[in-house]
Amino acid sequence: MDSDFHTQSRASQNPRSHGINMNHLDRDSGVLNLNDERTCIDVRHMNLFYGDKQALFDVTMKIPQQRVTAFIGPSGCGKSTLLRSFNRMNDLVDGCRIQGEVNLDDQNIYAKGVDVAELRRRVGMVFQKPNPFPKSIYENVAYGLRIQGISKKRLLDETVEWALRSAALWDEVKDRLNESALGMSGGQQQRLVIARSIAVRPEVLLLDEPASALDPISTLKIEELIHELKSQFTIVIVTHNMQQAARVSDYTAFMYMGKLIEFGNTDRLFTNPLEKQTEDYITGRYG
Ligand SMILES: Nc1ncnc2c1ncn2[C@@H]1O[C@H](COP(=O)(O)OP(=O)(O)OP(=O)(O)O)[C@@H](O)[C@H]1O
Repeated sequence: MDSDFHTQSRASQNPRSHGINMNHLDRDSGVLNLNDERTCIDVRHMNLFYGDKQALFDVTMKIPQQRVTAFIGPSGCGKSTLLRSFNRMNDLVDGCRIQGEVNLDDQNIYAKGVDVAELRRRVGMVFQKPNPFPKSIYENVAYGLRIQGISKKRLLDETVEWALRSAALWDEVKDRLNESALGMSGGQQQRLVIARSIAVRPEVLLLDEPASALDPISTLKIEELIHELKSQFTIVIVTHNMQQAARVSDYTAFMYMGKLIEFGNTDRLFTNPLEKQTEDYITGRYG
């Protein structure tokens, strides 16, 4: 287990931690400031509608590069909708309409002519329930590379190994790469799905409740993995679990009824929320 989990809880030192254990995996995160960050995704005045129903209201935010950003808020507040708008997954929903801009490296991903398949390579996504393909462990990870037309065995082998190592899975599976991924445990399957996502070297990884279907040990492994991966990728995670947001994220966005209420340094948001609605949520008054 990571030794950071054994350090004395900042919750016990800080009377304003609202019962949230502020034992962050990265102790430097407390000094981070959004204004000093390079922007990866720049969301400008985004409204999103499912048919007549508006699900997001005038969301403006800058997701920082190579950091972990968590979206928290009560059920139905729009966390997944906002996350899915970052790689146009909502395009798959009939009647979904978007106003405003989502810029990835200064290019509006909703502009005409954007190659959505390429966008989804650049912005990978992992869902709540692990969804490995009914193929071997190796072929799961190689899948996106083969779609890109890569067939050189050496390059495939190297990339599969790199992705599995990056997903902290290599040692567990290196002797059974040709076995079915469906025989793995749930936690291993979720790390495999993460390996599959990073094999195509995206810039951003979107994680929608990635650990909520997993046991506590597997959850811990995913959280440690998120911490490792942020040196290479920008990570955005939706979580129902405030302790998890406090542990893994550098920045937290609190949403309520389709609006972004507050966005800032995770330690600051949990210890000293600026908005009453944020405070009510993190102190368990609703949600
Ligand atoms: N495909 C859809 N069609 C119509 N309405 C939808 C669709 N998906 C989500 N919504 C609605 O949009 C709003 C935001 O939903 P969303 O799933 O983004 O919230 P959430 O904060 O992620 O919720 P949860 O924590 O329960 O997953 C909700 O009112 C939901 O009912």
